[in-house]
Amino acid sequence: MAKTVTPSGTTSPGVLASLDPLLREWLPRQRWFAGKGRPVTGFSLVAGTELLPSRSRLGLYHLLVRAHQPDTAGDCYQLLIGAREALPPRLAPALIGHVTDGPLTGRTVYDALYDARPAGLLLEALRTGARIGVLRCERDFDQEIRPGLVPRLMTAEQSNSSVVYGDTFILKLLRRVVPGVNPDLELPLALAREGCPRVPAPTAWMEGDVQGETYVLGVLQPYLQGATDGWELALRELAKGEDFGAEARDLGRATAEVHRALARALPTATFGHAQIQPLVDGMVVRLEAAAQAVPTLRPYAPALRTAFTALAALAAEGHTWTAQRVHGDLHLGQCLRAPAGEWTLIDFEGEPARPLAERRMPQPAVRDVAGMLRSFDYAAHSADPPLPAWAHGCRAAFCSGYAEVAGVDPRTDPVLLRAYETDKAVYEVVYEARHRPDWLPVPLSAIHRLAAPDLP
Ligand SMILES: Nc1ncnc2c1ncn2[C@@H]1O[C@H](COP(=O)(O)OP(=O)(O)O)[C@@H](O)[C@H]1O
Ligand SMILES: O=P(O)(O)O[C@H]1O[C@H](CO)[C@@H](O[C@H]2O[C@H](CO)[C@@H](O)[C@H](O)[C@H]2O)[C@H](O)[C@H]1O
Repeated sequence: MAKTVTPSGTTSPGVLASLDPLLREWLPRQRWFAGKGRPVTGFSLVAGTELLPSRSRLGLYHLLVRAHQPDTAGDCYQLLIGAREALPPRLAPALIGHVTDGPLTGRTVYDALYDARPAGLLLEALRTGARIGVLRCERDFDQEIRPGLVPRLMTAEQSNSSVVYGDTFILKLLRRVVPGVNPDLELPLALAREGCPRVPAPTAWMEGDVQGETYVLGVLQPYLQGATDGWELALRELAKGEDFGAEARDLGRATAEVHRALARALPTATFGHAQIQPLVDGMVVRLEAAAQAVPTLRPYAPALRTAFTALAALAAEGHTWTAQRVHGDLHLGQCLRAPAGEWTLIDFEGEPARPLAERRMPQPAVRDVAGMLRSFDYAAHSADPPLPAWAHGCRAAFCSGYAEVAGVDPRTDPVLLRAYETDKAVYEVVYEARHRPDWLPVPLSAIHRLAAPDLP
């Protein structure tokens, strides 16, 4: 089914002008669109590549498009646009609209990731290491990619878009893209070089070279068939009233294995007062912004701030910490458990809203531990009634497992742990207020506890 990709060339800005009114409606409705709440006032073409000519039955464009919005520079999005005379019913969910102006007049355009042929062409480009327009595909030739694997777009709630090929590979196409080294490719490649089996090794990847800058656009990796994510698994065990201690302990071990491999593979640093103070300043600024945005947080702010100032005080006394590359956004949903029981960590993008340079900085590894501890708390507090003892058991088991491999128990540094947990809980309050207001009580219950750490 997949055909060899033939380079067609650069797409003219006229194509984007044709799409403009339709994209203004469609783009803000996409789950992965990061600029919700502000109107899109226009687009500019960062790069465009015609993958199949518009004159053919199926026209296909790869576009990097900057969406202009008031008060921002505007984010750049990766789009794969198909153009047909009419859409078959199976592609109805992919519809963008009917073009009435410009070079695509009369055509129906749609998100081509839903379509087997364009998705197949992407795999073929990755398999053959194709270069088409600004697009450059690279691959690990030690891993075999069979041609013609059947694609299916994943329907899970996610920040990007993923296509599974024949239950063998999964391609994550990054949607909001920025130039520079992307940790979602950088860290799995570094871990693969270290021989760390806890992270799927990238099989192939697609980059865009645009005006002297490189954008990571997609990463293909082995698909872990039959794996269940940690969040689903935790909720399932909770519903059955079952203990999750053994799984949490294994997860702690897996996390420490990944941390150890990252510390071997990439530079580490020692953090003293000079590095901790700006980190603490960032936490304080985020707390203040969160208290502005979510009024229920305000009464807790002074007590929460003590978690941060205590860390700064420890640093001022001369305490130092080891910093290294970390996952940066670790929670149960980023952990997949294979049917045989072993855990794998995915999605090393970090918090997408933070600048790339910040996401790539070495940090104390406890940051990831704090993310996981928050996640156990989330699971326990989304049960009805909440089961804090269940979370307590998981948190302890995770830390014990972590200590077995890392040689250091995160609980022996309670000031650092509390600061990172508080920072994460504050982030979650804002996240839930914006995305899932019904969930706000979950991080708020943690805020209540973190603001009064000495209460039982
Ligand atoms: N290697 C893999 N094997 C099986 N499923 C995967 C794999 N990688 C990701 N997934 C599934 O795809 C979902 C989205 O992947 P993720 O990397 O978290 O994307 P996003 O950054 O868009 O959230 C995950 O929650 C998981 O269910
Ligand atoms: O999925 P993303 O990596 O984009 O992360 C965002 O969404 C998460 C929810 O889907 C959110 O995670 C929070 O809720 C989880 C349960 O749904 C819980 O396991 C996490 O611990 C909690 O932080 C995450 O914060 C947000 O960045």
